[in-house]
This record gives sequence, C-alpha cells and structure tokens, in this order.
Amino acid sequence: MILRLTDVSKAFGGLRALDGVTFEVEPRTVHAVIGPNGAGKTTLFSVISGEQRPDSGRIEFDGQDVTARPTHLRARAGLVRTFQLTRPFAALSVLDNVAVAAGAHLRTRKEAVAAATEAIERVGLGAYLERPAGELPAAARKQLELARALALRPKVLLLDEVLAGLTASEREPLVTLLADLRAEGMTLVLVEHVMPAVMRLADRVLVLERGSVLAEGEPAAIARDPRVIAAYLGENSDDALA
Ligand SMILES: Nc1ncnc2c1ncn2[C@@H]1O[C@H](COP(=O)(O)OP(=O)(O)OP(=O)(O)O)[C@@H](O)[C@H]1O
Repeated sequence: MILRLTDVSKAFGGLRALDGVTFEVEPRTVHAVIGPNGAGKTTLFSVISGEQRPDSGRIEFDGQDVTARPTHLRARAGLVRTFQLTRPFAALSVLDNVAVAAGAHLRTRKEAVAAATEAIERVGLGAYLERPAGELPAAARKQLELARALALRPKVLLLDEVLAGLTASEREPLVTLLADLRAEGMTLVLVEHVMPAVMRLADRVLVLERGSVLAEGEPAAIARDPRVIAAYLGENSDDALA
C-alpha cells in the first residue's frame, strides 16, 4: 500500500464534499477516480496533496501518516499533484517554469535545470525549452503541467484531468507516457472523464458520488456496474467498454 485514505470527510458549510471516503492504492498501479460533476474528485485530490485539511479521517502515504503534513513536505516525500487549470508563469521560459517547480526540492540551480530538462523532454516539449510559456497552445500547457510534476520525481502522481480538452491525437502520446511511467514503477491516481483512456490505463477505478464511494474495482466490473451506469456512465457505458 502506498496511499491509504481512511474515513476522510470534508464539508464546505453544510455541503459534504467528501463523506467518509476510504480507499487504498497499491504501488505501481494506476487508480482512476471518476464520478459526476461535483462528486468530490477535486476535493479528494486537494486533501490528498494537502491543499485542504480534511475535517476528519486519516491519510497515509508511503507508510507515514501525512494527514497534518503541509503540501510542500508531501511533495518532497514524493506525493505530487497536477492541476486541472494550468497557470504557468507566462513570461518565463518553459525551462524556467519547470525548473522553478523542481528547484523547491533540489539543492542547486544546476540540479533543478537538469531535472527540468529531462522532464520537459519526457513529455515531448523539448523543442519549446526556451520559449515563453505564455506562447504555448492549450495542449502543450497540459504537457508543461505534467513536466512540472515529473521534475519532482514523484512516487505517487495525482493527475487532475490531464487529458481533458485534448483531441484524440493529442491524447495518444500522453496516454502512452502515463503507461510508461507506470511500467517504470510510478503510481498514478487520475481524475479523468475520458473513459476510453480510463479503461485502458486503470488497474482500479474509484467511483465517487456526492462525496461518497459508490463503487471501487477493476475497470471492466465498474463499467458493468448498474449503479455506476445510473449515476455516471449512462448512455456512454458502451463507449466506456471500448
Ligand atoms: N472551496 C469550496 N467552497 C465551497 N464549496 C466547495 C469548495 N470546493 C468544492 N466545493 C463544493 O464541493 C462539491 C465537490 O466539489 P469538487 O470540485 O470536489 O467536485 P468534482 O467531482 O471535482 O467536480 P468536477 O467534475 O465538476 O470538477 C461541489 O458541490 C462543490 O461545489
């Protein structure tokens, strides 16, 4: 077990964004989190990464209780997230955007630049190293966000809708990269609406509905689960099986 949530709850006023969520992630696996809008997926990522503190419950990462640990220390230990809306420093180069992220965790600028360059090449942005991030098209910004996370050399990478807004041909290399990262030993947790990619990548799928776990299991079983079809997959469930 590399990540475990036990009975995690988080409310905003009277709204229970997370309501007693328990689940476990095995190392070297891909765990997808799906569910309708407002189900609590983003909040789940925020409490795992430490941007928000749960009201109750416990979060363990790599054998340690990190429930009260600040975000930067979780990231330094290898628990890293990406954001759905990417906000790069527009005037800085692609390299500097990633090096700034890496630099918070590495001792020297030289190490940060090396880690950043490696991550940028890995995501396929090598040709844009010196270009201002503000000039990147939307698809490349997604790659930049992924590079910022990879430069931290995560053990567990939390990916927030990294495929959203991309065309099928733009998705393809990213899906391949994620599969490669898993094969190399990284653990991935992804919030994703793109069901064919979820079905292809995920070892396990967690389904959230109104802050609670509706179902958890292997992708094929989840895609057949009548409760999941009713709550989320609906008419697209045939596509999901593809
Ligand atoms: N900071 C906040 N303050 C108040 N309510 C919030 C806050 N963050 C989230 N919520 C509410 O908590 C619920 C869960 O939101 P969350 O963003 O986690 O869902 P989601 O599954 O990520 O949705 P989506 O698929 O639309 O991104 C929603 O009803 C949302 O309006």
